Amino acid sequence: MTARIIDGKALAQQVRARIADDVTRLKAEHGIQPGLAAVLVGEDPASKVYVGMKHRATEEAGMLSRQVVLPSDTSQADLEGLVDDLNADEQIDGILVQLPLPEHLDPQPIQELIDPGKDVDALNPYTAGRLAVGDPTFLSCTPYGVLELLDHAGVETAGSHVVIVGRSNLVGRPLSVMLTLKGRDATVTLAHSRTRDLGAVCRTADVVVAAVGRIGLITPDMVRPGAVVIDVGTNRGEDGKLVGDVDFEGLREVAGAITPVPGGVGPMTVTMLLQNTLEAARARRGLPRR
Ligand SMILES: Nc1nc(=O)c2c([nH]1)NC[C@@H]1CN(c3ccc(C(=O)N[C@@H](CCC(=O)O)C(=O)O)cc3)C=[N+]21
Repeated sequence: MTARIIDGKALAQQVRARIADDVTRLKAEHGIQPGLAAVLVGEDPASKVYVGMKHRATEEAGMLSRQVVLPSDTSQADLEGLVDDLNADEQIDGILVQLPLPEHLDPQPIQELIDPGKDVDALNPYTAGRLAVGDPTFLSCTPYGVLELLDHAGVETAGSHVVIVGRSNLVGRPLSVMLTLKGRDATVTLAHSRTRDLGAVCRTADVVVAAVGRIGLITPDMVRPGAVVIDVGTNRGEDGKLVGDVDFEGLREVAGAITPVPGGVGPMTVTMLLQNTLEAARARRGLPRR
């Protein structure tokens, strides 16, 4: 078996072109330009790259992009003050505080402070709760991108068994909820570092999603031949290259379809951030979300 490669870069281009069209129409018909504020605290090089990519993509979609870069010794009160200002700023529809924050800052109160109407990163507990009760506002960008990739690849999740490895608030946990909603109808196993015999659990899956952040976590013996493998990992190898959580070369011979890293989930994460910002701009003005 040679796996079909699910091309996230191509899908991202397609979806971003549609978003740019929607933005053009929103401007022409309603005089609205959606605006995204991305907040970066400190000098983490990977975070700088990500925020830079988000900035470029936002501008390319015709949206307003505001980048706020704060020194690494910024206080909790100053960061919360900035979020207050962005909440009140009429030009800003979406607010994203890039993670991880420096050690001395607590992300939880900051995420709770973000206006739920502008919570395009979907990390406010209100937003997470709305998803959990089956009435989502914003979907977290990475899991939202995974859903789009599965749809694009023609993977039917209804009735199938999806094993998600990794229980983070950013990816694993919200994805597990999304896949069990009506309409998705998957049976989900949320595996994590304390899961006994991860290989045996993964082998029961129709779809394996790896979202841990460990190189080589998913090996060919852990995947049933023909299963779909989604690699959410973004790790830096010793050579500085971006690598996922999945043994891609090994799994190519086993999986039915697989996402590469780079060029898989990553480009869709940024794309769904744009989608959420567009939805926020519409919803904040009482327009139907799409
Ligand atoms: N508040 C917050 N929200 C996030 O959504 C968030 C975050 N913090 N912190 C870090 C993670 C990571 N993340 C990625 C986004 C795009 C790519 C991406 O586009 N990757 C490209 C290549 C990038 C490269 O070459 O370095 C690809 O996979 O093809 C990857 C990873 C968002 N995150």
